[in-house]
Amino acid sequence: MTNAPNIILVGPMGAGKTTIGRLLSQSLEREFYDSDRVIEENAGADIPWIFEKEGEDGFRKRETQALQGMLEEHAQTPIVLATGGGIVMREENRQILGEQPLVVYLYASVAQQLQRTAKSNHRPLLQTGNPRETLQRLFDTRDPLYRQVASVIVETDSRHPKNVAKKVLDAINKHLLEKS
Ligand SMILES: Nc1ncnc2c1ncn2[C@@H]1O[C@H](COP(=O)(O)OP(=O)(O)OP(=O)(O)O)[C@@H](O)[C@H]1O
Ligand SMILES: O=C(O)C1=C[C@@H](O)[C@@H](O)[C@H](O)C1
Ligand SMILES: [Mg+2]
Repeated sequence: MTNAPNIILVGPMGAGKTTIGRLLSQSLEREFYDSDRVIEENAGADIPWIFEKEGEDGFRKRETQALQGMLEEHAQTPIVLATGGGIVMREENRQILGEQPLVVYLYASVAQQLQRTAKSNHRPLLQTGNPRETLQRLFDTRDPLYRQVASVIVETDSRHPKNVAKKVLDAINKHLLEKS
């Protein structure tokens, strides 16, 4: 597992990509990156500000740059990378992700996404009158795209983060064994 390739987590807001990514990086002793944080660091501004000033399109351009930059920078040493929920929206990103050997789709139902995102107001796309409807609409569009780029799918509903991280490691091991 130490020599396994980059582990890239995709999935909707509230799937736990950031939370599980951190746990995986600790247990594998690898560096952890989160594309949302890298975008904020590169921009010197937070995500709500970027959405307000540059729109979603401006944010998506930054997301592609961050993804490419991180993969180039860490081409020699495998990392754990949590992505933003909308990374699969751009064809260019799907192509980049499709070329990566280990992309994990953290699946969460809309009900669970809603519960997990309710406490934060840092997700501009959910600052609407009806976040449940928004999450459902995003899910309908994005679920097939996550599946398209993923090599492994792990269900996260009603599971403690530590339990999800263990399931991810088991699923990755199984996938790598099947491929070898
Ligand atoms: N398996 C889990 N069980 C319970 N709570 C969880 C679980 N996974 C994540 N959470 C909680 O849900 C919230 C959202 O998790 P997190 O930020 O990791 O999601 P994310 O997939 O990175 O979302 P985003 O796409 O918006 O970055 C956090 O408060 C986190 O503690
Ligand atoms: O699902 C999305 O489109 C987003 C998810 C977050 O991770 C951030 O990348 C941003 O809030 C947009
Ligand atoms: Mg996150």
